[in-house]
Amino acid sequence: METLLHTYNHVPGTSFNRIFAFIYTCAILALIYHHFLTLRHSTTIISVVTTTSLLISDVILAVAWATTTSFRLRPVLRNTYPENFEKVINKKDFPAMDIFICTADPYKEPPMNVINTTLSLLAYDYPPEKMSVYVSDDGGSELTLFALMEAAKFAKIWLPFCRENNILDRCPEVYFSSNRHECIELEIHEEIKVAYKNMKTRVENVVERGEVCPYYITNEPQRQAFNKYRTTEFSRTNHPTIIQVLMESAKENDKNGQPMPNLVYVSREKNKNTLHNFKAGALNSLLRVSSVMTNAPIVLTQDCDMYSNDPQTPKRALCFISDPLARPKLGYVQFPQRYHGLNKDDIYGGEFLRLFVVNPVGMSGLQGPHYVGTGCFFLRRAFFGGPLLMVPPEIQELRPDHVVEKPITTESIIKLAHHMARCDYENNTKWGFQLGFRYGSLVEDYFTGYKLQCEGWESIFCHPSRSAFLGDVPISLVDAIGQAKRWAIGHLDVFFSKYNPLVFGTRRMGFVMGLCYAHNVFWPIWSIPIIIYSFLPQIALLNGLYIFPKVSFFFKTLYDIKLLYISGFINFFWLKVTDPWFSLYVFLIFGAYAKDSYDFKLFGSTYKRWWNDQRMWLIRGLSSYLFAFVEYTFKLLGIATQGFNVTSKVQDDELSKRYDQGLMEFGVHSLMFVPLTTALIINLFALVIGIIRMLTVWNLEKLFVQLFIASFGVLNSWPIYEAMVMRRDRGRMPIKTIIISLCCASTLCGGASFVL
Ligand SMILES: O=c1ccn([C@@H]2O[C@H](COP(=O)(O)OP(=O)(O)O[C@H]3O[C@H](CO)[C@@H](O)[C@H](O)[C@H]3O)[C@@H](O)[C@H]2O)c(=O)[nH]1
Ligand SMILES: [Mn+2]
Repeated sequence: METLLHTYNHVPGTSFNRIFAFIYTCAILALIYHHFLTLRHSTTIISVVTTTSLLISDVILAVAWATTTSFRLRPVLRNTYPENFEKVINKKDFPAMDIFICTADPYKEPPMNVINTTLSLLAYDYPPEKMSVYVSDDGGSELTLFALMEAAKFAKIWLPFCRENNILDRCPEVYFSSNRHECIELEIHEEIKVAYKNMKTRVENVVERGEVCPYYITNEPQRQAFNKYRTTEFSRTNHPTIIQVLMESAKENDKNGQPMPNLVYVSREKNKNTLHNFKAGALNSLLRVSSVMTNAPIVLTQDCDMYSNDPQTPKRALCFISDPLARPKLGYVQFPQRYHGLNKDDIYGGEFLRLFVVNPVGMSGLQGPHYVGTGCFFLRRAFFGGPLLMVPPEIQELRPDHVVEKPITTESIIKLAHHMARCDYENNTKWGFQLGFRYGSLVEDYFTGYKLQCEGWESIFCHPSRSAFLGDVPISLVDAIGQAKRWAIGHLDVFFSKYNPLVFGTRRMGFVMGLCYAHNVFWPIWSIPIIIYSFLPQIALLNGLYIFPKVSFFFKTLYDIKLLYISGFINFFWLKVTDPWFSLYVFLIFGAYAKDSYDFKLFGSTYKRWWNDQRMWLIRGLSSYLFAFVEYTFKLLGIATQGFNVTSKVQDDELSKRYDQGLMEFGVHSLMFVPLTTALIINLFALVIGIIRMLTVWNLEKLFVQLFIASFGVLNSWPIYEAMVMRRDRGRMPIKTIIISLCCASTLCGGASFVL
């Protein structure tokens, strides 16, 4: 549906995608048939085992491919026209908006970053009296509270400054470190810059000391607030609820007499014996606290590491939300996660272009994209049951249609808000299951979006050319694969639950949407084919075992065509071409890679980034996904439980420098590096032995595919070989990792030569 506020267009090449999908499906079926044929004719146990392994791998890869293809069947791009918004909707009818920001650890998520995000959102180009920003502090830290108090003071000059000068970069740190301020009066610019610098010094000072020194506490209410953190039993995992209203719209104005938005700090109650459900738990607390305080119909969720990069964003979201024709059952509008500070070729594939852009665009033509945890405008109503049947909350004040009439600092409201953030509040309620953000998976974002869509809510993906939000990326390999491991564990939670998208999702949302959601939960399963293809062909090659079809060169086929006239079609097809299955392999491998790289290019990325991305896919298969499996099994057995390990956002200068140079960072030993390094050693070894064998025996025909896989492995891992042997900087691979991996590689090869 197109209106004054938004339009859409189909992504070019969709018809080609569909034809290609059909041909590729036939090719996959032929391959599976081939494996079955080989299996039937297998005479030795070894051959049965290798063929079965290849069969399992290829079936999993086929499912992965099918789920990827589901995003290519009806991709849609949408445009918004926020400049028309005020023409269509009267300013006084703009809906109120509650903005949630989550932070969890002042040492991994520096308070200075948190307040930069907060300020960028407070400065939205939206009526301030309609906005309330709630910051959830799961770290329970006075450092974060102090930073936010400072931000509240600074906001009073920052907001009018942005408005008057029509600033685009409303995240102060970004604004002051860029040089896009030519047309701003120098004196005013300098004045604000000094205020920002002073604030930064104070906040960083306090963080460095680890406490707010008395010197910075200037009045009694502040003293009382900080005293709450200073009881003997207070710790981040054990403390009462702390709620501080830092700015109250009804009472505070900026220097021009414009009202300020509300700013509320919330640190929910924590208790060592209660489950807190990580971020989903924090967001549910905020949902309830905000319900009793402001209860805005629109809720934006935001991670503290993602600042706003475009002040028009709320209006863009409202272009859809305020238009009843856009989607009748609209539950949320999702903006993509985009990042600042990626190195040129994005060595860790941190952009996650497929996850955050290509796939949501693909779901746009269906019921809409998944929720990615940040940059998402929800209709509050979506958290209270499906569009047709509301699930009522326990008390009247939590209903999405409840109107708050009292100011947020009224005693009764504050008291109720404290009650809402208690850690036992959710006992015997439907929170986390039928109400609010959903529990049960470490990827609460994916799971919540999925459950909402299963209930019948639809969503919209809004991808403007200027990114709406920009976030931090992990800049070391261990952080990157650690993050992917957490996600993979979360996906396994869903895979092995009764909500598996292939079963539950396809029934609730239709086959293609179910497949789209299944794509993510298959991530960890991909480790199976990746591991098999990283070790099996190479070890087989080392032992002179050839497990793939023989090469059939094209010129040989041409030659055979001449024979066609002599010996007849059947004879040609079955007898003369060396092995037609070889051509099938060529088509499957190159077809998948070519399509994938084309998609990357289509969405504005580069071939180099694509190359790094596919490498990371293989690395994750050998580290994150594999370890996710192991840890998930431990969890099932009750040996250990996984927490939400917050990704570090602290910038180490030396590390950042290496990252900017595009070097892969290993640095300290991690068990997660071992399977990867072992695979690299075996691949290199197989390549060398393969070449020697090729030159001495000259039987390229048989070993070609295995040699190709080993050389692909070696070529792909070049930066890691560099980190192993050639680099001398602190980010090189630790000797310990290399030695352990060498031991593993020799044990594997030795063991195999014994068996084969
Ligand atoms: O107990 C917790 C743990 C985390 N967080 C917050 O959750 C956010 C995301 O954490 P981060 O360490 O940055 O994880 P990422 O892997 O970068 O986050 C991605 O993946 C998460 C799911 O694993 C989603 O929640 C995020 O929105 C998505 O950006 C941050 O704001 C944290 O402060 C909490 O509030 N409480
Ligand atoms: Mn993050």
